[in-house]
Amino acid sequence: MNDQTRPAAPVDAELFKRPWIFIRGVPAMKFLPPEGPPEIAFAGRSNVGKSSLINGLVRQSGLARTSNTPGRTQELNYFVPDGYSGAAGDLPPMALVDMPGYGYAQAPKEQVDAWTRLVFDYLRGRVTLKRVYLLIDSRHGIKKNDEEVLTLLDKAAISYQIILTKTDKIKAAGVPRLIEETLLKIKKRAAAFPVVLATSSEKNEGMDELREAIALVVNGG
Ligand SMILES: Nc1nc2c(ncn2[C@@H]2O[C@H](COP(=O)(O)OP(=O)(O)OP(=O)(O)O)[C@@H](O)[C@H]2O)c(=O)[nH]1
Ligand SMILES: [Mg+2]
Repeated sequence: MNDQTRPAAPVDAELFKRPWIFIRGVPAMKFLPPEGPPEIAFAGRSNVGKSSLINGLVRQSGLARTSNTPGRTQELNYFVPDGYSGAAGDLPPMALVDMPGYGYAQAPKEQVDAWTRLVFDYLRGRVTLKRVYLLIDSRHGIKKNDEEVLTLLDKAAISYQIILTKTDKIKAAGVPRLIEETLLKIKKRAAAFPVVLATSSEKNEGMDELREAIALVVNGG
């Protein structure tokens, strides 16, 4: 360890109380930062609530841009805790990666193809990607294009966990049943972490469980 090197902050739920910053938007694989800190990515259909969930996690409502209109996030957006120069020896302890959504048919085909390629290439090929959170809208459940992403992750042996979003939009009594149904659907999938998280960014629910789950993954648990 030289003078410029300091140990990274431990990754625990406290890390999410610190300010987080946007460091880079990646429109294509060649613009990815060098592989360094562990990355946790948020994937899912357009409008499922990926960017809102990241804001909820770090308690900063305007950090990741959100929108009512699907197709808001168009690059792989990197967020890290503030206070690290990014130089060797002073890297942040982890990064959160907000991804463009898939399955948005209204955008021009070329754009949709480019996003889809970027999402799939990143998921398949990123060595420092430690876990993918695959977001599923509580009202819609797992769709065909979600299944394709799950299959890709199983084949690439990338650990993933399902997060149900927008639970405030369904009856509270329906949530446990939806969790059970979702668990049944992923039971035979090799890379699926066998716990389904239920969240509402709107009502700030499920965030502590998610923070703890992320800390465990980053710490190698
Ligand atoms: N009711 C409710 N609405 C939510 C929740 N999370 C997100 N939304 C709304 O859903 C819409 C889409 O949210 P985003 O976070 O932009 O979704 P996204 O998955 O990042 O979308 P793209 O970047 O377009 O793929 C916005 O209008 C949000 O306010 C939630 O927990 N409850
Ligand atoms: Mg988004």
